[in-house]
Amino acid sequence: MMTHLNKTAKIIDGKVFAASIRQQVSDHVKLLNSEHQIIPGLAVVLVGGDPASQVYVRNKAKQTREVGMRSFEHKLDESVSESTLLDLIVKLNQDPEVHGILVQLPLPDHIDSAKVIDMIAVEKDVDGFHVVNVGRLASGLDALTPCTPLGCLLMLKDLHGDLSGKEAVIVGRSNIVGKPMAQLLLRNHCSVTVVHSRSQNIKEICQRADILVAAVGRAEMVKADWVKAGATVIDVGINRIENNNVKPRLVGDVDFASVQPIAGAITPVPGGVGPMTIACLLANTVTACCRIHDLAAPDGLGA
Ligand SMILES: NC(=O)C1=CN([C@@H]2O[C@H](COP(=O)(O)OP(=O)(O)OC[C@H]3O[C@@H](n4cnc5c(N)ncnc54)[C@H](OP(=O)(O)O)[C@@H]3O)[C@@H](O)[C@H]2O)C=CC1
Ligand SMILES: Nc1nc(=O)c2c([nH]1)NC[C@@H]1CN(c3ccc(C(=O)N[C@@H](CCC(=O)O)C(=O)O)cc3)C=[N+]21
Ligand SMILES: [Mg+2]
Repeated sequence: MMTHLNKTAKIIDGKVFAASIRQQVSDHVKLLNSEHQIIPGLAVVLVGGDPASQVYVRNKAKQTREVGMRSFEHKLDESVSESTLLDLIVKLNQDPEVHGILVQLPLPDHIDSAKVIDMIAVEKDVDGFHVVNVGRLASGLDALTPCTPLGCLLMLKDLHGDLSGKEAVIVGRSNIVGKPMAQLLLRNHCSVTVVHSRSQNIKEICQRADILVAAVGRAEMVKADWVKAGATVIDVGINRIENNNVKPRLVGDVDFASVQPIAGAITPVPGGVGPMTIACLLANTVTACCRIHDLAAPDGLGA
């Protein structure tokens, strides 16, 4: 590692970390195949043609195949009826080649996403969004755990080891990121504060954090004077800054340039949390496959 005279935060390399997780997934897939003739399969359902979602779905499918798993992609028209989508979920639930099901969110307004998620078989819910998995996580039981917070937790544990007693502040309370992140940090013995759009004194609350997780969806909202010196900053945000004709620029929810000199460690956007999310999706698919077949799941890839 390089040392600098002027203090600059360590940049956490999510790409390298994600590659090491994919390697572990790939090793376990080989084992399942050679010892049990099982190939884990992941089905991804995309409704509509949102360009960003199409990129994610393509990346997921490619990486799924690269680790030796089967990938099933289902692209449905924006106007698809809720009942057609629910019928597809039932088919995937029954398909023995499918061990993981992910329905890309958000869904169009005419579809009730809670209804769709709750139709997914609990043991195939690799996003960890089904109420049973949410409840199991909150109750401290084995659960399929949402991929983005799981990726954040794995990076934090790699960096810090034991997280006991750390002050964690999460900006954002969505079901996808903020809430499950809070559960995972609580489970790992942090003191957890969650702030959101109705919170007061957000800046002052953030200043207390040893671990600051930003999952807001507001470009560069977290500024240098929100961050305690030496804090670990995890930037979940993916914001596309449109630029006439030119390729859109991706920025996080953290003002990286100004925060980096203050923080002890920080994740970049792109190349931080995003690649970890996909790696954890693959890990969850192997875990789901092992549980469905009553086999030992890989070590060290859970919460
Ligand atoms: N890297 C990755 O793998 C992933 C990245 N993302 C990105 O992370 C970001 C958050 O995603 P997601 O959780 O789904 O977003 P949501 O829009 O579902 O939730 C945003 C949260 O931020 C809160 N919020 C909004 N504005 C403010 C504000 N001004 N001050 C304080 N809190 C505020 C909202 O509060 P309230 O509840 O009161 O509305 C809400 O709780 C997005 O940029 C998304 O693209 C998401 C998933 C995965
Ligand atoms: N059911 C469901 N599960 C999800 O996990 C889910 C979802 N719906 N809807 C959308 C959000 C967003 N999300 C991302 C995944 C990977 C990157 C990612 O790989 N990002 C790259 C950059 C990719 C790019 O260039 O656009 C990076 O940060 O380096 C980003 C965002 C998962 N989500
Ligand atoms: Mg909806």
